[in-house]
Amino acid sequence: ALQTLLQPRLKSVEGELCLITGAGGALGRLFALEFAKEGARLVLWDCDAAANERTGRQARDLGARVHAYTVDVSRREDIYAAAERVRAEAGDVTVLVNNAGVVAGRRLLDCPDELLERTLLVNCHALFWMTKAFLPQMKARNHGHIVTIASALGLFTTSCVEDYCASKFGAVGFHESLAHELQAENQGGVKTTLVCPYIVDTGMFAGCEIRKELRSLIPPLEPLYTVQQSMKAILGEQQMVCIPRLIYIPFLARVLLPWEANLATYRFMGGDKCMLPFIRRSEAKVSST
Ligand SMILES: NC(=O)C1=CN([C@@H]2O[C@H](COP(=O)(O)OP(=O)(O)OC[C@H]3O[C@@H](n4cnc5c(N)ncnc54)[C@H](OP(=O)(O)O)[C@@H]3O)[C@@H](O)[C@H]2O)C=CC1
Ligand SMILES: CC1=C(/C=C/C(C)=C/C=C/C(C)=C/C=O)C(C)(C)CCC1
Repeated sequence: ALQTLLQPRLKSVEGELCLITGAGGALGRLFALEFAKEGARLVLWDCDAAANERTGRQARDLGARVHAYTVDVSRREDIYAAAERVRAEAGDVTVLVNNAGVVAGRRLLDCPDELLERTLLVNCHALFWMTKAFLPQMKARNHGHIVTIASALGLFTTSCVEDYCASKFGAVGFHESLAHELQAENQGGVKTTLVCPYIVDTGMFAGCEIRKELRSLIPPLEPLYTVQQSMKAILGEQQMVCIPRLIYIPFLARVLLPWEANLATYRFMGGDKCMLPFIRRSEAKVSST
């Protein structure tokens, strides 16, 4: 009985039109399948047509109605053009999951400028254009939900991922300002949820690791677990979620403790150089192609 009291009520998304960006990727695919199981109609966007179609087929197998579009969300005009098609072919989007994301994976000083810019375009600027394209219809009905898949690295930082941290701090700032705006305008029917996961075992950050002895304390997250925890937060209409909850500690420490104290903790936990093996791996990939 206590369990049911403590468990927040989860809303139904049956019949809602749910758009997921980066739906061909690891988390995007799992989001699509979870929303399919909940009875939502899906609009899937990805720049990788084949991966997106694969997600579409799996979701259809679960009985979902699916509209798949090949869209590069780093291009504003492509977003607006695809949004027009979605409105004409599928109707008004009521749940928007901004999930597409990239990272340069190179040292700042060795990284081509375009690669750094792309991270900001996909992880941050796209949020403006997606919201401008789909929020008006949500506001008109005072009904909808905008989900931002940010990152723990939108709440605190580490070395060698300047592009990514800048973009995810941007995403967090964007999301919070939008949430305030909807509240200030009494648009309480349009919900917002910010998702901030720690490393997820999807390959995106392959090689990233903290001090060996501590890895079992905070292991990389399973993709399915990450999406299930996110779904609980979304359907529970929670404003924000850190996955795992332990991530609230470095988030709070960042603002509560002096820089030197955080630096000492980073060094002790191997948080200072956790990206180096990841960078080395992705640079090796670049030089072998
Ligand atoms: N993995 C992790 O450790 C963590 C990930 N996150 C965030 O979760 C989200 C999903 O990541 P994850 O599933 O791991 O990564 P994936 O790389 O598996 O998925 C990302 C998807 O987005 C697509 N995508 C990239 N750029 C564009 C673009 N310009 N237009 C359209 N689609 C695009 C990718 O396509 P393509 O493959 O062709 O590039 C890919 O299908 C991201 O926002 C990421 O930042 C947050 C915390 C931790
Ligand atoms: C910095 C730091 C840590 C490591 C964080 C890491 C490794 C985060 C990786 C996040 C990723 C890959 C996010 C992707 O979006 C600890 C040890 C938790 C605590 C001390 C500070």
